[in-house]
Amino acid sequence: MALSFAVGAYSSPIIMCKVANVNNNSHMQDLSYIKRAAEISDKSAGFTSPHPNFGCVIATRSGEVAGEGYLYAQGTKPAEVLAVEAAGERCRGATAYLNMEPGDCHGDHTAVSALVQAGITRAVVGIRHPLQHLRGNAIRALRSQGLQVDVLGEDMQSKLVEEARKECLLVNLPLIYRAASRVPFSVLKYAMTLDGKIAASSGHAAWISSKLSRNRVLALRGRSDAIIVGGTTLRRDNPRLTARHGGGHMPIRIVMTQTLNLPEEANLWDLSEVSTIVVTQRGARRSFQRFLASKGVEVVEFDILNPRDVMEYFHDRGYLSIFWECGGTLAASAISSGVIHKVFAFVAPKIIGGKNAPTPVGELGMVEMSQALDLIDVCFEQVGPDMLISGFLQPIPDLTPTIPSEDETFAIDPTVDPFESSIIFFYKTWDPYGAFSNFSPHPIQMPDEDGNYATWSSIEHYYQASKFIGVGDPIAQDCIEKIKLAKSPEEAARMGRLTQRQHPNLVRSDWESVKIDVMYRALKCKFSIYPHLNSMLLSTAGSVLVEASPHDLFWGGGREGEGLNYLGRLLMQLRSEFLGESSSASESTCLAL
Ligand SMILES: NC(=O)C1=CN([C@@H]2O[C@H](COP(=O)(O)OP(=O)(O)OC[C@H]3O[C@@H](n4cnc5c(N)ncnc54)[C@H](OP(=O)(O)O)[C@@H]3O)[C@@H](O)[C@H]2O)C=CC1
Ligand SMILES: Nc1c(N[C@@H]2O[C@H](COP(=O)(O)O)[C@@H](O)[C@H]2O)[nH]c(=O)[nH]c1=O
Repeated sequence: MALSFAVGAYSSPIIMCKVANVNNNSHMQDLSYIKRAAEISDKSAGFTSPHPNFGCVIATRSGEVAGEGYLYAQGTKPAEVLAVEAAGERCRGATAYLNMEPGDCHGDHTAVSALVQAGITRAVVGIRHPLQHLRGNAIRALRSQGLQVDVLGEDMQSKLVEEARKECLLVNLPLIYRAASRVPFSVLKYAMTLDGKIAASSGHAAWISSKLSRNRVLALRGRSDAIIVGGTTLRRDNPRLTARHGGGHMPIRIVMTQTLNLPEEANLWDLSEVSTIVVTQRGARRSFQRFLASKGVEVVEFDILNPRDVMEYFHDRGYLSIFWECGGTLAASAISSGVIHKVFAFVAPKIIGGKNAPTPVGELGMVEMSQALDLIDVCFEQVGPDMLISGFLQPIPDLTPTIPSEDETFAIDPTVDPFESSIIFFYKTWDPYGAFSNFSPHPIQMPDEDGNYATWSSIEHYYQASKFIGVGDPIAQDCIEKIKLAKSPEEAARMGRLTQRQHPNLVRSDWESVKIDVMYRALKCKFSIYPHLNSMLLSTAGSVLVEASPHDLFWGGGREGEGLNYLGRLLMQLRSEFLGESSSASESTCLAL
């Protein structure tokens, strides 16, 4: 489950606030130094394995730069420590500018301690840490040590602030997309002729783009963890897929092949500079798998080879960013699976023609122009004779934990600060907060239409049966009884959903308008009659609660934060009511939801 994303993070109206009382010069200085921190944070890109980019600029009270530092590689000295060392005594009373909230890689808050001990009195932070477990920790720690901490977009807002914030987002895009989508940040790159071909009809493609463009590609490769091609590109081009010549970081090479029908002689089997991983269909050409293993090439089998499963696999292996240099067949499959975030298209002023010449993206199943995917934040750049067009296929995720939205959060539960809160996910009953699930084995007692109380084995039993309560049909009555006797919440859910689908006429006509209230009352009962559940709920005060169901987009948060999370909302509302933080108005809010 990912966090919630507000689409069009940059299109919302900019509110001017809190800057009015700040001297304009110092405000402009803040923005210029935060941009500098973002700029230097990117300095190691292409030289070390990709990692979060951290930069720190320390400026004295009079506005002079006293020291700078950037993280060279993971496991090396934090940017803040380097900047403090460079600034020395001039840190006293100075301001530290950080493009991103520090993480805590060493487990001892090295970056925070360095700033505090050096005597820094103020920090300006570009963006909070995108990773949920680190988010907000360093900012809280700095504030608790008495530093003033201003976060762009939270404590400082203006159009210029938003521009500076975007620069901070851009230098850490891979980490941000990865945190939000649970797959590595993926860039699809191709070179095509002016008539839209990535090779001649014969398959020959060397070269479409100019030397200058291809050098740019080498640098782009160096910013990635891995480069992917499909089986046909390997068979046709026999590529090397190495990055910048003469040093620098080398990305791993990945070949995606269903058939494993690949040649024994291939540049990618030469592992002298960097290794290659072949991902394939389970059971494909076992003898060739043995051959690859003898060469040192790793083979990973998938039950069903598709770009999403492959990307989730590489996410779990820790990959941050992937560069796709495949042909149109695999590119179409990757775009359809929703794993491509950004596109780099080099367009060469050449025409090759050819009815069957390959094109950059194969079949997407679209039939009307209205279905075309629009790129976001498009950039045009001339590279030698070619034009480089780049843009995003998915908006930059807004990692503010706003489930529900930032504005709604306070209304639902005043204990939750949308910027400071952590998110507690629950789903399966064996999860740490599994008792919040409607499938948890906690019977409830609910009144029927005549006010007589009946016991239901779980909230799920009661909720599913409620769909058919009050309907005059005896089959509906029978269905209620069967759901009530269901041996497990799963069975109750299955029966309720199936009957609703097959016999929609048996569902009470006002179900859509009452279902939230039905759930609210059931939850209120559950969390009132079990003291330990009540304590567990209250112990989460200040956190956003999200039901991590990847399928249920109404009660759950969805796979990528696209769900409405009504179960989480109701639990937060109840928590707030139990804590006495909201008046009886909350109950009417619930009824009105
Ligand atoms: N100008 C440019 O930028 C580029 C040009 N090219 C050119 O493109 C041509 C090759 O294009 P194309 O055939 O599209 O090559 P691809 O790189 O897209 O390879 C397609 C192959 O990828 C493998 N594959 C594995 N999983 C999947 C999946 N889920 N969906 C789709 N394919 C999968 C299959 O390999 P298998 O058959 O082994 O099972 C499939 O046949 C060549 O002429 C090459 O020169 C290629 C890359 C860039
Ligand atoms: N033809 C073509 C590209 N093709 C891509 O480059 C790969 C070859 O990489 P290498 O062996 O490392 O030089 C090839 O397999 C394909 O993925 N790229 C471009 O920038 N411009 C071009 O005109």
